[in-house]
Amino acid sequence: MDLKVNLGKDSYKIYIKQGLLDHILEHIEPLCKGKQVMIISDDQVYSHYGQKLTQQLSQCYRVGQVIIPHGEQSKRFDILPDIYHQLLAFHLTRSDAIIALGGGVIGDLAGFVASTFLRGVQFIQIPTSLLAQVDSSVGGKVAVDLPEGKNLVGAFKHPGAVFIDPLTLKTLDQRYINDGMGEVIKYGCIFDQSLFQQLLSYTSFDDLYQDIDEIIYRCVDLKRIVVEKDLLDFGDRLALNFGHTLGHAIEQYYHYEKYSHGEAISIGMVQLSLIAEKKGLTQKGTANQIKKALDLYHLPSVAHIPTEELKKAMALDKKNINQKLSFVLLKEIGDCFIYPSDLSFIDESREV
Ligand SMILES: NC(=O)c1ccc[n+]([C@@H]2O[C@H](COP(=O)([O-])OP(=O)(O)OC[C@H]3O[C@@H](n4cnc5c(N)ncnc54)[C@H](O)[C@@H]3O)[C@@H](O)[C@H]2O)c1
Ligand SMILES: O=C(O)C(=O)C[C@@H](O)[C@H](O)[C@H](O)COP(=O)(O)O
Ligand SMILES: [Zn+2]
Repeated sequence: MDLKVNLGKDSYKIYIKQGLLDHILEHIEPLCKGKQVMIISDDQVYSHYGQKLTQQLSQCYRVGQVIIPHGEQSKRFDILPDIYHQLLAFHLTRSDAIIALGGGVIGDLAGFVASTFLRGVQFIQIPTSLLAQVDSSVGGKVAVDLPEGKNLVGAFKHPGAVFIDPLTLKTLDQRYINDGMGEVIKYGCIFDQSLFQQLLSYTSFDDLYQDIDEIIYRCVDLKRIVVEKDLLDFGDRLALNFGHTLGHAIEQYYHYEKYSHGEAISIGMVQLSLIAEKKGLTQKGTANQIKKALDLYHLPSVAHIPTEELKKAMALDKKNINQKLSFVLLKEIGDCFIYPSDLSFIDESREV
């Protein structure tokens, strides 16, 4: 199953196929014409798939590896100099390529490195977590976190291609399957009521796994459509941020240690919908429907943090346009809209 993101000269293909990682060289070789490639990965992912990728690439390229500790703490601004030093020591040039092998942390970090090192080198995404396969590897947003907030330093860097092998999900911890389902549920909430209903029907991971290729395809296709319409995130694309205004602030509040991204936005989607229901902006019962879906995937829907505590981080949200935040709200499941407001919007609740 292939898709193409149509962005003029920045267009790229997304390949989705079980077992793709076993013969990936034949796809990479026509794209990367340089002599060297640098794989950026984390210790956990590299231990599963690093050798397989390195062995294949070594048939055509001089191959290097930058391996960082796994986890969101590695997606931080001050890790960058060490990575740049490793690229320089390897003598990576502008005609070479960086390959991200990992989850969303690696994709965002390696993509930011690829967009800045030598003012930009070619970049390939091989997403290995569910979250990265359904969301983060597509769309070109790359970033690192600051102590003050998520993704505050970033760029748009389009990959040359995205290679999704759903077989890699077999080694992914259940917590991160659930984490990825947070973003899948988001897609159902904002754009696709039938996807949302479908997600309520699975009784186990094996059951879900039967349909995983189709679910990944559906999410990525929904993302492709809004990204093609509004690449730079000032209009339709903002919808993809449903739950993120609160979610990112919750991640930051706990110094990126307590909640994973998918968990934090799950709380954000429910709590924001509760507030919007109270204001008559969202159909009553919607937050409860979202909570039911999240419960099935063991995702949280409340954090018990005073809303006052989250305001500082929320004020730094990138959806701030002309001093108003663009809150993403649902009319009902499957139908979203942008609601510009200042932070007093969340005063409706004392805690989230
Ligand atoms: N750029 C975007 O559009 C976008 C979209 C959504 C999320 N994000 C970002 O993505 C990040 C979260 O991504 P994530 O949830 O993938 O986190 P992650 O990259 O930390 O991966 C989660 C964990 O799973 C492990 N892992 C990944 N693939 C594996 C596999 N196949 N087998 C075994 N272990 C594996 C990793 O080592 C890590 O411990 C956040 O920083 C978030 O802000 C970005
Ligand atoms: O691609 C987008 O646009 C998204 O909003 C997807 C989100 O799931 C993702 O978490 C993104 O990184 C958030 O973007 P940000 O602009 O709020 O940092
Ligand atoms: Zn997200």
